Amino acid sequence: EQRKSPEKQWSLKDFEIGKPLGKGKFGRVYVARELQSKYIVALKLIFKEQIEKYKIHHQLRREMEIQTSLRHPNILRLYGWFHDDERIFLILEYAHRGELYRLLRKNGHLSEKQAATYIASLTNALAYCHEKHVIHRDIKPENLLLDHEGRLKIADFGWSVQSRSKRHTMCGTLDYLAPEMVENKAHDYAVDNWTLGILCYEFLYGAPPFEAETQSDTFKRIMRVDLSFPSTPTVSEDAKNLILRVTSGPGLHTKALASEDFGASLDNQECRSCWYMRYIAFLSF
Ligand SMILES: CC(=O)NC[C@@H]1CCN(c2c(Cl)cnc3[nH]c(-c4cn(C)nc4C)nc23)C1
Repeated sequence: EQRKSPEKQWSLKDFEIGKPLGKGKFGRVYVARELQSKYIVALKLIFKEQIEKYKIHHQLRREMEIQTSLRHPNILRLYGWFHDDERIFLILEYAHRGELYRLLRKNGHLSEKQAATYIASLTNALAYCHEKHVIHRDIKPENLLLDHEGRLKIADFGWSVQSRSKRHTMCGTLDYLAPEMVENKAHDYAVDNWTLGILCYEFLYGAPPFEAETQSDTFKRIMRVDLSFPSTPTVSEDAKNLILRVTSGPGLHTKALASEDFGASLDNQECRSCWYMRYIAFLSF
């Protein structure tokens, strides 16, 4: 795309707004075309009154700083932003094939090859985030989009906008949270690793492993890591192994890993976690 000089002041008149893509508590997302370059983007609007009401200035600023600074093929780009009297506009990369969630619901579950491809992309993106000391903490299928080539894009760093494809189970779900998150303990990079295991399970079986009627049952199942594999669809031992290794308690895992060869040379948590992620990526092929 045409590279805008960073001091370019964008405004609504630079864009032609298309159909709405999603809406949520804080605002809406539209397809838009930048008039000069004809470049298609996703324009996310957040109402200033909502920011006041929910007191989320700092979170919004942090999310924008993070997403602007991250450059990775599997992370949705935030190209820039602008505001008018009542709204803030985020100029985001447009993912042409929409939400991975819809593909998953349409097909029921993914093939191992497809699941491995997405898990490897996710792992590389998260390892990149961890190297930049960013923990996403909110990886779930509705935050995963697909570009025109079907390549996975992690969207929405902490800024949930419900898309038009209404999801009934996901909003506020515990399903993807690691034990220390559901216990609201201090957590580190390992929580994103845990989520990879949950997503791998969901890609292969079509539903997350700890799904339950009530949130408190899900909470209990997560804390007990009460994970079992249905007999169908048929899933390889390697894939089950990967899921078990990644969800057998993050802390425990990182220690177990540290005893292995490439753990020994690493001294701090971030590095070990990055290697761990690449290790997962290697395993998931
Ligand atoms: C993570 C997140 O915020 N997801 C929901 C928001 C609504 C659409 N958002 C998009 C964002 Cl932020 C970027 N690209 C998108 N592409 C789509 C989309 C494309 N199709 C064919 N259908 C859809 C839907 N949506 C987006 C984000």
